[in-house]
Amino acid sequence: MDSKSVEDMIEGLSGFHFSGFHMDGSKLNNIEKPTTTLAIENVHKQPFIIGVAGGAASGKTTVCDMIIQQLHDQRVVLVNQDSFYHELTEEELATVHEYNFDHPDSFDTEKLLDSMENLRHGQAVDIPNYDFKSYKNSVFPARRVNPSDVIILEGILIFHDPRVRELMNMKIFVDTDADVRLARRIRRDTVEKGRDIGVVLDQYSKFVKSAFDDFILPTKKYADIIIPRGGDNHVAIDLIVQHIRTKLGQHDLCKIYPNLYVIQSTFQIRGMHTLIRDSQTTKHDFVFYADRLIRLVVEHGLGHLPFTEKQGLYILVWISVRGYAVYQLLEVVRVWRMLCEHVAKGSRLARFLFIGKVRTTVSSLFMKNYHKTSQKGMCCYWILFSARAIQLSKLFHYLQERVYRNPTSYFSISYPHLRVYMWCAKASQE
Ligand SMILES: Nc1ncnc2c1ncn2[C@@H]1O[C@H](COP(=O)(O)OP(=O)(O)O)[C@@H](O)[C@H]1O
Ligand SMILES: Nc1ccn([C@@H]2O[C@H](COP(=O)(O)O)[C@@H](O)[C@H]2O)c(=O)n1
Repeated sequence: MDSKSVEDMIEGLSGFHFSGFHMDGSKLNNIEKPTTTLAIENVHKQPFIIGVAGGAASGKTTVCDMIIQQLHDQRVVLVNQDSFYHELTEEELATVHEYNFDHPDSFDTEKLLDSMENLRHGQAVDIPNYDFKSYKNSVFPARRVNPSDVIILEGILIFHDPRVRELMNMKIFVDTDADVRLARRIRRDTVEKGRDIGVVLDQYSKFVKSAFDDFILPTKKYADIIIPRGGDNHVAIDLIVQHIRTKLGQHDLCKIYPNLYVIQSTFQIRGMHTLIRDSQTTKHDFVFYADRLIRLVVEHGLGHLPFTEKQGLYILVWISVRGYAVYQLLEVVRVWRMLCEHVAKGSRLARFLFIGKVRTTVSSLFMKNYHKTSQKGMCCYWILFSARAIQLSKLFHYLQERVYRNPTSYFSISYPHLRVYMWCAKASQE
């Protein structure tokens, strides 16, 4: 086995190589302009928003803390729905034991939406610090929350308003037995909030129990994940964190390109990824598993092709070279090529682009060569790269703007772990 890393090899290359068929450069001017005009520099990273709902004292905060702890290498912020309780009027304060803190109207949802909108657009917000003792949100200074990679929205009724739900990329419901919730609530409200046990029980029977049945439990159906036993459920939390990590890896591109298809990561796919990246894997096994993975991608992609006889298709295959030995990479390229030739049914194929540092070479690369791209038949680009996600998103955008002139018809799919992206696009129509 050749032990030299492909990355080393590519880093050593000056520029790129390509082979394949060429397009008449004079046709370039006829190509239509993209309808999407995000400037590369303005590609804004959208946060991944997670909603965590469940009854009072079900363990929502505990679950959020555990997720945040495990995502220590990401910028994560927690926003509590409690922070958006309405200020009580003097009248309401005078009869506070008659006030229903578990009703959806007790929250200032407009303010919460405003804050989320700002955070989503990269602006810091000041979130009030609610004081459970004085029932006011102006006693303590507000907390400055900066835009982050992940925002966790937590609260009993956080799934109640559809506008808030729509913000969420992932919804979790913490499902804990009513008796456990009540026991925890009694301890918390008497010890931490200094309340009388009689008052706590009265509030529970007057408002909390019925509000759970009427408003909170009905939102459970919106959850993507239901966690029984809250913070005791380490398996569920591990799986959630793993999923968030996977999503974060793809997140930039998915958010920027709504027609980006990501193949769902299954145990089988992850297993195959692990095997083909293991230096101990034999050549025979490598070929076998690489072939299976690539077939999956190609077959998945074919299901999305907007292909008609008169249109050309481009398939762009990104192969992250990190960690591959040369023979492995050549094998991947061989299998991809074979499969694409097979599916393209005789179309002319193959353009190989080797990019060492995407950021520095991409513009000159495409400026120099996109005019050579065919407008008919199928063209297959192979880009072997070592780039971070943000660079990738810029490159995708660049391609959309400068190479694929019809953004409504392109699509791409990716493997979460291997970072193989396939991008197909209608060629410009003539
Ligand atoms: N798994 C658990 N075991 C024991 N106590 C817990 C557990 N999860 C939470 N608690 C306690 O229950 C109370 C409520 O938990 P918390 O996570 O704040 O719930 P929520 O945010 O849903 O109100 C807290 O005092 C917390 O320490
Ligand atoms: N002044 C207040 C405000 C709210 N509550 C109760 O808090 C519960 C929600 O908070 P969790 O952290 O448990 O989700 C809710 O059941 C309200 O009744 C309160 O007691 N006093």
